[in-house]
Amino acid sequence: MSKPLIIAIDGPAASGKGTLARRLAAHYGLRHLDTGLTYRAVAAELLASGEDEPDVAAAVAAASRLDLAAMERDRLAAHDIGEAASKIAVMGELRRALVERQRQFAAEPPGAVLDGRDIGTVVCPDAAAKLFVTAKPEERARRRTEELRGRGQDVDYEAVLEDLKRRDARDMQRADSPLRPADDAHLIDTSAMTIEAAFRAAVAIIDRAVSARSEACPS
Ligand SMILES: Nc1ncnc2c1ncn2[C@@H]1O[C@H](COP(=O)(O)OP(=O)(O)OP(=O)(O)O)[C@@H](O)[C@H]1O
Ligand SMILES: Nc1ccn([C@@H]2O[C@H](COP(=O)(O)O)[C@@H](O)[C@H]2O)c(=O)n1
Repeated sequence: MSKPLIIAIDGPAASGKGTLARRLAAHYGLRHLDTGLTYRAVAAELLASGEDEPDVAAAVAAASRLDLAAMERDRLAAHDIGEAASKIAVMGELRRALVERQRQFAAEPPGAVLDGRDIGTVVCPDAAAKLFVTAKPEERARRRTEELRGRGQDVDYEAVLEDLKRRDARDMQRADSPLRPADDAHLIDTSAMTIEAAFRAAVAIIDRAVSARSEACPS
């Protein structure tokens, strides 16, 4: 049986990694996991419990109950859930519980595309191809504002920009699994790229990485 094909995609908030990951999964016939939703689902459960201070034990328990197939992207997209997710994402014990679930998902044949903050560095360091997707904060905020307004949310561009910057700083500065490109990741800056152009650039990188890998280790 051939080894599962794993594609790792990381990047800051609203850089377009999820959009790219979904298209790549469809293109290569792989499953897709938005790992941000795993943090959001845990955060949503803690918010619903009404506790003021997030509790590590409660977060780990919520992670162990998590049904990856039942995470609702639309419900979890809410702004306050994203903010709460980035606060609990500093908890090392919670990260270990979620990383375990994410690795199990990735290991199932035929493989998967995972997107998040630490996929290439921590979750799947042996992925066949690693992308680090980024874009200027102003462009990311413009896209996110448009997206949230399209979902009927009344949001202000400046507030969205400030939130993105704050969340990026928290994700880059945390001690455990900070957001950073893996040493062997390929950078894609989508600031001036359409979704289609970003997809084509990613496919070219992945096809090269996969064929270099199969030449190095023929099955
Ligand atoms: N290259 C692009 N050009 C224009 N818009 C884009 C591009 N890529 C993604 N978008 C749009 O930007 C928004 C954010 O994209 P997406 O949700 O894929 O980002 P993300 O990095 O997965 O965000 P998050 O980390 O918050 O989940 C979406 O509305 C998406 O349609
Ligand atoms: N691999 C990951 C994925 C996400 N996070 C944290 O969750 C927050 C929400 O993620 P989105 O991708 O849905 O925006 C994010 O700000 C991170 O703090 C993570 O730590 N690791």
